[in-house]
Amino acid sequence: MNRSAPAIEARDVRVTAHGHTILDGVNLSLQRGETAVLLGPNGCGKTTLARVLMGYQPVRSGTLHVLDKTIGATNLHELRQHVRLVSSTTALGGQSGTLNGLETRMRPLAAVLTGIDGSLMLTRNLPSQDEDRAMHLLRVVGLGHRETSAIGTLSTGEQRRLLLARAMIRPPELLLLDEAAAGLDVAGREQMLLTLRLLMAAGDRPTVLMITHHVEEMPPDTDRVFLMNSGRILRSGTPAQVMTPELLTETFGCRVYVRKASGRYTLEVLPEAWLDLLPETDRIGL
Ligand SMILES: Nc1ncnc2c1ncn2[C@@H]1O[C@H](COP(=O)(O)OP(=O)(O)OP(=O)(O)O)[C@@H](O)[C@H]1O
Repeated sequence: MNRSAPAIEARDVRVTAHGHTILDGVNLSLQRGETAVLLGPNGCGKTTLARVLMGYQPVRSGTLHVLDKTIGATNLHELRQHVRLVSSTTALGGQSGTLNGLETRMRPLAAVLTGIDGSLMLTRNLPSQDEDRAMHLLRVVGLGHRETSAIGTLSTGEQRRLLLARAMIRPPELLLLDEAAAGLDVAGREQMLLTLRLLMAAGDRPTVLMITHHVEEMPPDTDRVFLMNSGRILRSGTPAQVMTPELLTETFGCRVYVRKASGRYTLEVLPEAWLDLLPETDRIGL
């Protein structure tokens, strides 16, 4: 693999499903080693982009390179050894009773070990060093004490941290986090972000693309932000370049102020934005 090539290079990527255009000419370039955030409103195509990057959904036109391999013309099984996706979708692929496809009766240690082959079940005996590393990671993500619990009994926050440990058992070159903090309360979100930082600090740091619609989830060390809207990348740049009220108002289609404190961003919705969202005939009394 050419390590100087970008981790992701998308040129005019179009994706359609059932006659609908979902990605409408996505252009995106993410350099290796960067931590990037893809921000955009519900339904703008973020999850579709993550699925396309994993090769789960086909590209209709344009070119997409992931770790210097061309999606649509590469061995996906081989590529997925180097790319991991952690998703907030409990049952990926629609199976009930699964956690990102993992059987919910599985124990945490086994679940983390499946990350070695990126499989859904443990299909071979693994050396004791792998078990030691899996145990270590479980402790790092705060689950050392839940060794004997079925993963389906873990709380949402614990499950998300378990999936992070699974993704990092063989540190990938590219880590995709799709709404990884969705459904978590404020402490759960912070614990998840802290866990991510701890895992990153441990060396073998992957390129990270964090997908979210909450600016509060942006880590303070974010190198690049991609603003997405209606199936396209509206703007990309450093947080200082793109985290402006004008660009975020355009991205989310709602008038906002941007605040920054301790390296973290929050959005404040202006009261007039509520009126903007209502048809004039429904504004009586407001
Ligand atoms: N298989 C499909 N067939 C038709 N439309 C689809 C299909 N998959 C996704 N869409 C539509 O494409 C759009 C983008 O969906 P996607 O899930 O990628 O958005 P998103 O930005 O991840 O949204 P959210 O933040 O709500 O998860 C949505 O309008 C969705 O309804």
